[in-house]
Amino acid sequence: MITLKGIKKTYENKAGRFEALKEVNLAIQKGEIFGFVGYSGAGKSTLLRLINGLEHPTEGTVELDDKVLSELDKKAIRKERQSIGMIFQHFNLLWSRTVLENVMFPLEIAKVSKTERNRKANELIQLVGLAGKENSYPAQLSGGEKQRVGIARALANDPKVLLSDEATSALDPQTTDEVLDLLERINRELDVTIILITHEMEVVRKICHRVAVMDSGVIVEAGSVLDVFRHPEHPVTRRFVKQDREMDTKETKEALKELQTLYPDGDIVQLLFQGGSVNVPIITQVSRETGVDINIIQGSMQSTYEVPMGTLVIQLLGSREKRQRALELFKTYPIEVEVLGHDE
Ligand SMILES: Nc1ncnc2c1ncn2[C@@H]1O[C@H](COP(=O)(O)OP(=O)(O)OP(=O)(O)O)[C@@H](O)[C@H]1O
Repeated sequence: MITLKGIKKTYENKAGRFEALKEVNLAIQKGEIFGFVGYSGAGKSTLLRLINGLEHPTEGTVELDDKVLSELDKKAIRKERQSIGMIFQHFNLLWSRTVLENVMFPLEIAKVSKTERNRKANELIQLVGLAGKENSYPAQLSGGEKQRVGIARALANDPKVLLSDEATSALDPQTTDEVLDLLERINRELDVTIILITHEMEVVRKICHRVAVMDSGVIVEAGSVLDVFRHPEHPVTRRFVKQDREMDTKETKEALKELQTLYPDGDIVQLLFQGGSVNVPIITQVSRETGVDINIIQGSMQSTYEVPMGTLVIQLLGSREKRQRALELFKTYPIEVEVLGHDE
């Protein structure tokens, strides 16, 4: 549905030339929730501006369905841009207009009749869960509510694609989850393709189907969210995944050090479970069959679009031989096993 072919974007100003995008090739399918993740300056916003036709690539093409955006005249681009909705980190609402008037605004621009504008805007306000707030002003709303207005407004022209530029970055964790749930429902029920850019891997894990990791103007890794989380290859991806698993937090490191002092003869092992493997009583089976004692240090569950993922950090206690057998036995189950520390 959206094809990026050989995209390069170079900015030139007094300070010189800057290659914001170096070579981007990608195809995003209709109905997908596709995430771009990367640190500040990676080129995510630049890419989004090319996809919505605000800017054109220096080289390469952006195709929306079968149309090459940069080959269209201004009028045709305006028309295409109506099929792309956009939501922003700081909502970009009109502060002197009510919720209803904000949602009606793109319909006014599209010269839709007043009756139809009213009908459509009210329908969208219902959809995003803001019924009763039609006459409120943005300043009277919470961050989550403001973003819901942004989403309703972005959907006013029945877009095929919704672009989200860090739309949850200014929200607290619970409100983030609520907005992500809403985006997922919009994708499912209205069949809107969603492209989101974020620096939060958690957002990608929760709702995206596929992800591209960006660094210094290139895509360094792309694939299904589950694959990328299971086998992050590039160092930048590893950093994002690790951040999300909270395995490099100070507390965990301190806890590991403390446990290694307390149980100098033990192995500290991290198990990563996915989907069905969570149903098997693996810990009990391994302990019973090998005679090792198992301490559970830390456990967490994370949801993804496909299946839940669980992380368990355990300590194996017993003779070296028994622990070795236990590790081998763990590896026969459909889980990932990583030894984080041992007594040698
Ligand atoms: N109009 C411009 N002129 C010159 N340089 C630009 C311009 N727009 C972006 N850049 C540069 O291109 C690089 C990529 O910027 P971009 O905003 O796409 O990154 P990003 O991944 O979205 O990061 P952030 O989350 O901080 O916005 C940055 O180094 C930025 O300074």
